[in-house]
Amino acid sequence: MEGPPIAVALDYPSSREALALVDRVTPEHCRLKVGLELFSAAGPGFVESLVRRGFDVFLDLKFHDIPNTVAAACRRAADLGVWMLTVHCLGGRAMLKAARDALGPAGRPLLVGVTVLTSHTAAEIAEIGLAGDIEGRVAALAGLAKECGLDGVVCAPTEAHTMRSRFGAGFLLVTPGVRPGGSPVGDQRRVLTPAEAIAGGADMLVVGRPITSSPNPRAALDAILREIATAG
Ligand SMILES: O=c1ccn([C@@H]2O[C@H](COP(=O)(O)O)[C@@H](O)[C@H]2O)c(=O)[nH]1
Repeated sequence: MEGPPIAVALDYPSSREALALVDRVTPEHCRLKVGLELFSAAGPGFVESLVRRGFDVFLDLKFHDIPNTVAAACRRAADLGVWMLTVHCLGGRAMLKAARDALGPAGRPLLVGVTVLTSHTAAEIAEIGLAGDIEGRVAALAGLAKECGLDGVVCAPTEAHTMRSRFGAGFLLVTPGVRPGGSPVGDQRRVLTPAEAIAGGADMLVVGRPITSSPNPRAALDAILREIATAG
């Protein structure tokens, strides 16, 4: 994938706090991910303002609803000019196909499917009725996403190597659950370091708190970029 291999998760309560970081980075350094918190606080206008600044914006709202609703939401997200967006694979085949059809052939925005959240453990997925081991579930959902024409999936870095072997080059692997050595894991459960994630075959690392909670977010981002420059 061309361009910087990190999307910084702008998980902030307001545009003001997000902009304090955005003002210190450039589109050559990183992509920017807008998720549920910032989108709920700052809205589509803020997303458009990031696009106008030249950033590739990854809109991570994990759409999961009936096919007609998800298709319409994908169209509205595309209208914002975002670079990538997420739907949840658990929405099923009809919903995934509707999302693909709404956006047209693979291209822009890239459409990726969330498989099993990186915060989940085997016990948790069993509790919500997903049978089998996590890697098996991720592989099954990624296979469904591929059949439905999605550009790739979100999975944990711990699964990247297996997904890359199974689905080959060209199927995007986007991995949150990335923690530089010594960083608190927080609520993430299936984690690897940035270098390990890239070596495993991840195309795009999503990194939030290790950067946003740092006293010097720009230095934290630069350190991760240096780490992955030597991996692969
Ligand atoms: O399975 C998933 C899907 C999405 N995310 C999102 O990525 C970031 C990770 O932030 P950290 O602070 O680095 O943990 C966050 O915005 C999540 O909503 C994920 O973690 N896992």
